[in-house]
Amino acid sequence: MTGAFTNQTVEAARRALTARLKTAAIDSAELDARILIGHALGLDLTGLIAAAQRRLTPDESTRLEEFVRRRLAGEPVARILGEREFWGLPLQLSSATLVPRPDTETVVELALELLRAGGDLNRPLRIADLGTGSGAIFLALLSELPAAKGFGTDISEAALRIAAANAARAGLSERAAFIACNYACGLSGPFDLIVSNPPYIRSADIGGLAAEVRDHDPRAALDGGADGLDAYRTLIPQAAGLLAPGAALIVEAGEGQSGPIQALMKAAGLKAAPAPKADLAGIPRAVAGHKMAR
Ligand SMILES: C[S@@+](CC[C@H](N)C(=O)[O-])C[C@H]1O[C@@H](n2cnc3c(N)ncnc32)[C@H](O)[C@@H]1O
Repeated sequence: MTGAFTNQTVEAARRALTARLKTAAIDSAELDARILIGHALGLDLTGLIAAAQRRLTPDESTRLEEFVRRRLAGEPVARILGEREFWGLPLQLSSATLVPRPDTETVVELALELLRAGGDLNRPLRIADLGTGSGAIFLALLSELPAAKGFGTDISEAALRIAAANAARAGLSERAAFIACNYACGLSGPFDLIVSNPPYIRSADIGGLAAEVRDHDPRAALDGGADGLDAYRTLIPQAAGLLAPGAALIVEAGEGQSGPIQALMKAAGLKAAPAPKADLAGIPRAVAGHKMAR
């Protein structure tokens, strides 16, 4: 079978594809078209520019048609590619893992700021990431903290297999262990840092999410219970019992959740400080609580 893009130049295929995605009201049509053509041809953006006038083979056209079909059916580009970059690390994804979001880098930024305030980033540190998914936050931190070691936990063994593969790809396996458990339930302290981006969407709101999220991110990565705070109620007291004196728990918060999360931290004996760190949209995104020094 000859695909619709066969014999078109790369440039013409890019324009035709952009138009098809725009017709389907996909906001990021131009970017998506470039990424999908690059993926079908095995070229990065520079390679695509250099190859603008070369013609697509039947195989490339068929591959591209399949990617377009999936995109038009609402599948996010990251899922079609099977990977997403986070903190500069290419992370493999599967149906068991959330696509890591840029907002979550706020948690990494705050963690590094707080650790830097407490001393040299090269010191040996023991860290944990609860609900690690693809390993995004955990591996980003290990990549910045050369003597840190720790644990990524998740309720999903399938997600942990992906996280372990991502650790291997980043050359971080020797410092990363993965445990299937209910947040911190399988861990023993003390830790110098605990981070978590748990599920925090109110159950009743899940049906109204964009189809790309609702139909493609795993439910276990989204559903935070009736008020969205179930996971925090479990993991904050667990983490409070595992932190070293002076160490911090940093969690990602959904919009409007930073106040209730700080209240849960206070109830668990943590001191909420500093003020939550906002993401690029100005939403308080990373919330920290410190274990009081003895
Ligand atoms: C919002 S996703 C975050 C994934 C990753 N940390 C990130 O930031 O991209 C939440 C993760 O928590 C995991 N999870 C859900 N319930 C859990 C539980 N009871 N114990 C441990 N992990 C859980 C999900 O499987 C999912 O991987």
